[in-house]
Amino acid sequence: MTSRSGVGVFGGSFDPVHLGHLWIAEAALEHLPVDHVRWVPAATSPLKPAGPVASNSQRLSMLRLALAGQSGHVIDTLELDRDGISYTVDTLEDLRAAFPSRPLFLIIGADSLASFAQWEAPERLLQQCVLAVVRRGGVPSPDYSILNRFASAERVDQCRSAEIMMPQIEISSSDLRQRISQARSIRFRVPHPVTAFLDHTGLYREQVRC
Ligand SMILES: Nc1ncnc2c1ncn2[C@@H]1O[C@H](COP(=O)(O)OP(=O)(O)OP(=O)(O)O)[C@@H](O)[C@H]1O
Ligand SMILES: O=C(O)c1ccc[n+]([C@@H]2O[C@H](COP(=O)([O-])O)[C@@H](O)[C@H]2O)c1
Repeated sequence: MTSRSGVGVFGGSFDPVHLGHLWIAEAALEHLPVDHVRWVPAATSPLKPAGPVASNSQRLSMLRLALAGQSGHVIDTLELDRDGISYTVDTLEDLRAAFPSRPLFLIIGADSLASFAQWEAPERLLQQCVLAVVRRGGVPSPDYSILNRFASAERVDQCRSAEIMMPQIEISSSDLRQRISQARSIRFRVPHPVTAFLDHTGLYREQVRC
């Protein structure tokens, strides 16, 4: 196996994609032994049952605009194609079948690690992948002890070693949706082609659910 034999998996609602997401994925590509990061837009994230505001095709269009021509970044529509609630364990089992001998690294924010016990089938999930937790600069190390009941000590150590350091970037999709609905600027928070798409479609202008 080469040192870049793994696959990075980055799931999210991307409602809309923003520069924080791009920084995470690029930091993962730099830090992890992977040759690419697969961006996996969720149909409906299990802990956000109200579903995204933008449609599947709008979120996919924005991701394509954000990542066009960027080597090492691949969009995978398997959760959109499956539709319904996007359980990550199902996605990882599908990716395991597609990449039988390659280590899988699931890239998640530290806030997602904190809610990990509420995820579907955490033991099965940790059999398929190493978690690569994004640690924000200036914030204490994430609490990995939450994983002890779901995985071997060896797997928990692998997760600790895969931690990704990143500067703190205070951008979130919910803040962007709110800004747009209040006609405030989102300039420099999303890639320019995505801003143009948002301007053109009027997406998020009317919505009240931020
Ligand atoms: N600015 C950021 N810094 C670090 N991690 C982030 C940042 N924004 C999003 N993430 C992480 O990226 C993953 C996908 O995020 P998601 O698509 O839900 O965007 P979000 O900005 O968190 O959305 P929302 O504000 O609607 O909850 C999650 O694991 C989330 O923790
Ligand atoms: O599988 C689960 O139970 C599960 C629970 C919460 C979040 N996730 C995944 O984590 C990613 C980020 O989720 P969110 O809610 O922060 O948008 C996204 O790919 C979700 O499908 C998955």
